[in-house]
Amino acid sequence: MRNLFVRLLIHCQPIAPHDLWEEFKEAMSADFALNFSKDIAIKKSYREICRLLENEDKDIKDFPTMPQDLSFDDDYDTYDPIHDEAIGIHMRSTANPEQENVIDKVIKVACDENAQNDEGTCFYIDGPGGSGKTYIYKTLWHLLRSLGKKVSTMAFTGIAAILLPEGRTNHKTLGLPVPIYTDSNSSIKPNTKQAKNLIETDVFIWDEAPMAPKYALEIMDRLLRDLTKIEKPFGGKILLLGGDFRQLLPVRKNGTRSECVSLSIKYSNLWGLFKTFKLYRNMRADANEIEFAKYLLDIGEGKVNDENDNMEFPGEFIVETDLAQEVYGTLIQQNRFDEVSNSAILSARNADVDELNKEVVEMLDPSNERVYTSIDNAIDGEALQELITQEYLNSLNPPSLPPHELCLRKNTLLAY
Ligand SMILES: Nc1ncnc2c1ncn2[C@@H]1O[C@H](COP(=O)(O)OP(=O)(O)OP(=O)(O)O)[C@@H](O)[C@H]1O
Repeated sequence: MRNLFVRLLIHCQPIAPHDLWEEFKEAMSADFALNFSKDIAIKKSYREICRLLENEDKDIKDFPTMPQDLSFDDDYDTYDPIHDEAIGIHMRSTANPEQENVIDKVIKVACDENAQNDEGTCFYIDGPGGSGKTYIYKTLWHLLRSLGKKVSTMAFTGIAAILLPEGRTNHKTLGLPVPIYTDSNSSIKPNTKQAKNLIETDVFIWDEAPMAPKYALEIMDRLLRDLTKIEKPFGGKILLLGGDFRQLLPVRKNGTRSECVSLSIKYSNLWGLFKTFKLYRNMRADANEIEFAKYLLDIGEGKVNDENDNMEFPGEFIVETDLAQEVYGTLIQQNRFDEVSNSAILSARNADVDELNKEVVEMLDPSNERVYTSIDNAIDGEALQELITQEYLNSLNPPSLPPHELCLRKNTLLAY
């Protein structure tokens, strides 16, 4: 909802955005309200909206009727150490032994400078999908904050960053340029608010690190050394990277396989500083899915490929009939709507997602169908309106926005 509100602010010029905020601020804070009091949840939600605006080079000051009270800013760092401690301790108590080991090591190093000499300050969690990396980041985030440490969580893509508590992109946190080259530098200047934040941060947590080109890591090292004036790796800050090299590596347009591989953080001179922790258990898999989890891991490690790099799926993985029918048909026919959200179809292409969504909605009762259409027009002058036709705008399907024509029937599941 906050994303939608920000889109409305930026693109729809609402006459009274403050009224919208007042009316929907509780709904927009519902996620924070799970962990914080109503007042703090609303303030955090407001701060988050300011951050989303900043990500798009806008400022809340561009919307003068919205509350401009600076105490909202001061409250950004409002945290409740007792609450953090309770969550952190609970999560730590249910961590598996490998997770416990990482959590304890990072806490020890963050709280004891002598331990930094023994253990170093750079760590990498190597774990396949579902092995509980994010669980570790969240536990550490709560525990470290309860100990008065400042933690910054980040990831190379926005989608990965939103899974982390107060996660931001590496670009935002470190002022990385786009694209990044070997001689690129951060845009963060000394004596700015961003620089101060970095200097004050004790622990950086960086998820999906294998996706980032090694230059990002190198820029971070140079930046933190410059800002802290401490000639130690990353200015002496604790850095916890995590990810899975079996998943996405950095992408270089038209790059050869070896060019892409050599962009990996593993090929950075800094990689030798990182102490690796391995996670093995798939915490996402149910007891009856252990075999499947193992099979997925074997695929990731290339063990299932034949000599030509092809692989054959076991027959039980293949749906020969209609996929949407296979997954949702029986549930919908038997009116088991509360079970529908337990299943999902993943697809690599948005166009296929739209097709599949359409097909599933068409299985539902058509008698109460509603179609919602967007109203699109170019805002910058008449000349532009002629060039950019409404039909063209209607055909665009940008991420984070519903399609131009949204068709809903009763019991349609919506995820935003
Ligand atoms: N120790 C634990 N106790 C209870 N649940 C856990 C534990 N560790 C992980 N989980 C749960 O297992 C699931 C997968 O964990 P998590 O998302 O942390 O894995 P991940 O390694 O970050 O996965 P991915 O690489 O796909 O992002 C989550 O639902 C998480 O809450």
